Amino acid sequence: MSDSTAFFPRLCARIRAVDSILCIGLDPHTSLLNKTTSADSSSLPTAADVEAFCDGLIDATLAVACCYKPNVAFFEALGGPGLELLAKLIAKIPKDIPVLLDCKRGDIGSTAAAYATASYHHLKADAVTLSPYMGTDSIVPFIEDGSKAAFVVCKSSNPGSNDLQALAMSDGRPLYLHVARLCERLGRTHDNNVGLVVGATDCEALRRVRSECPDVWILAPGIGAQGGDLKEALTAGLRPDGLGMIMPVSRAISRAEDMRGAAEELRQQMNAVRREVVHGGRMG
Ligand SMILES: O=C(O)c1cc(=O)[nH]c(=O)n1[C@@H]1O[C@H](COP(=O)(O)O)[C@@H](O)[C@H]1O
Repeated sequence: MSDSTAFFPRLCARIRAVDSILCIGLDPHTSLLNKTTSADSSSLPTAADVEAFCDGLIDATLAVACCYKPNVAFFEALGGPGLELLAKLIAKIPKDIPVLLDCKRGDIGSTAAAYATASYHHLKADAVTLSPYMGTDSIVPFIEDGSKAAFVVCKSSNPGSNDLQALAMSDGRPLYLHVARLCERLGRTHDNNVGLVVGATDCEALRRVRSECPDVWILAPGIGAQGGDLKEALTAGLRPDGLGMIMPVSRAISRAEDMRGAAEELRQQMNAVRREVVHGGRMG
């Protein structure tokens, strides 16, 4: 797989082009739509309301987005028209900006193959988020095409993540580190196209995953509405080259009066930490 078509080299090219590791979450919450449309809080949004909101968000963030991450839930909530709209929005995003479909799929291989067709063939996403619970054969259909990639949930950002993901295995290490190792190995036997989701709300997990998997790409949600500490999380999870991590932010941008300004400020905050990590030689 050449660097011009493989997912992570393309993501890297975009990060360098806009000097940004900020991933823009496209999560059209109903409460946000009331800000931009005539819908009142009691009525369900229409696909047109959602499209207007997403168009505005994309327009405001185009210059700083290293990628877009639409969460399929908010589109499925609209029924059939929602999926059509999602495909339409993805088609509007310029080709040099990767689209990561947040769908957290996880099912037996043959069913996973159908999900992969839906994500890549119909929606034309470049990458997906997956749940690891059903093991490697539930992941493989999403990474057989080396131009695509999967970010597998390793340590999620929500409080309930400790219920299972932090359980100690027989070697005393938490389950999420085993997930990290499994995914790293899987990536190596494919096109290095497996990344991990590690929440920015758990910096200890970020540190441990980075130390276990020095090269892996990490998607680290949890900044803004979920209260993660941007500086601490990036310091824990970035590679020494200031890459290897992207931070998706949704509500902290989409709720802002000035979405463009909020996104630019986040980009700058992230870059300040990246510069410290690179110049400070945190990891050598
Ligand atoms: O896979 C994800 O992106 C994800 C994983 C995770 O552990 N936590 C998490 O919040 N997310 C998603 O990231 C987004 C976070 O949104 P904000 O909290 O508004 O920035 C939502 O779409 C979540 O579904």
